[in-house]
Amino acid sequence: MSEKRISSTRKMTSAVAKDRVISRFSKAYHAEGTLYDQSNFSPSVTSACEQNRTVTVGVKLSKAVLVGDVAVGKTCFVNRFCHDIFDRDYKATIGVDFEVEKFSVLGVPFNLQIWDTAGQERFKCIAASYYRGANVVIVCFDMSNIHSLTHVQKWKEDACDNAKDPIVFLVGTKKDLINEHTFLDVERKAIDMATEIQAEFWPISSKTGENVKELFFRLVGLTFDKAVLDELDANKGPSKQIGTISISNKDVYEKKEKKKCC
Ligand SMILES: Nc1nc2c(ncn2[C@@H]2O[C@H](COP(=O)(O)OP(=O)(O)OP(=O)(O)O)[C@@H](O)[C@H]2O)c(=O)[nH]1
Repeated sequence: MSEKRISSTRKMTSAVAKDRVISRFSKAYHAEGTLYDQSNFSPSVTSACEQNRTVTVGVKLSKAVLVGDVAVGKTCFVNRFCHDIFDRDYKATIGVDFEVEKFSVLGVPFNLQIWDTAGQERFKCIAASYYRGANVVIVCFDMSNIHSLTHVQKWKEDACDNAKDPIVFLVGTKKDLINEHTFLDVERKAIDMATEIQAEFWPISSKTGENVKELFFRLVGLTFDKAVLDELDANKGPSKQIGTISISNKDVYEKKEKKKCC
């Protein structure tokens, strides 16, 4: 087993890529396997963003944390979405790995921090220190190893302890490795588990890319919607500026390189 490199040479580009523009998001994968019944932006959010387009708009930021057993496929999931690559060789994450993806959501700049934590027990303390303030918790299990599903409750509890009322996803990885019959069985168990831990279930394959983009777009849509609603509520009116960092409609948010800590 080799270990993932501690730093990456990947640079963030300043412009938002065309395929990172979100004006609507998909519904949940399965109506039973979710507690978020929303399938589009709230009208008040759409209208607030519409108004903001002509005035000063700030960058919004959300933090997503991935947790789950060792080798369930967390890094491959992030790499498929962020770089559209898949690596067959296992390289253990050391501590935590970090990505920033830039979006334009309803015309508002939005950055998603993605914290990919190590599943190995020896890194648990380090990884856990990065759970703080998470807006989204993504608990992963391996659909070709049902044993990993039995640990998701503990992962969710640990991650949510220090998070901020997060949106929780339960992600079943490696869908390409199981046949249809096994999939239906695992799907049923995962939906029950999602109900129990109050999460939204998605089956994915990082190898084929199945559901990866749809899931991330929904995640961004839901967390953006929630953040703007919270902000509108705090500002008590839709006429206030949207954004946690005030800048003059300029994409000057600090670019971050992928980092690893150990
Ligand atoms: N066939 C298949 N293999 C996968 C998939 N996702 C991950 N893998 C493989 O599973 C192994 C572990 O993947 P990682 O993404 O490194 O797992 P991880 O959860 O990040 O592991 P830790 O960093 O140790 O916690 C690698 O050999 C991957 O190639 C998938 O969707 N399909």
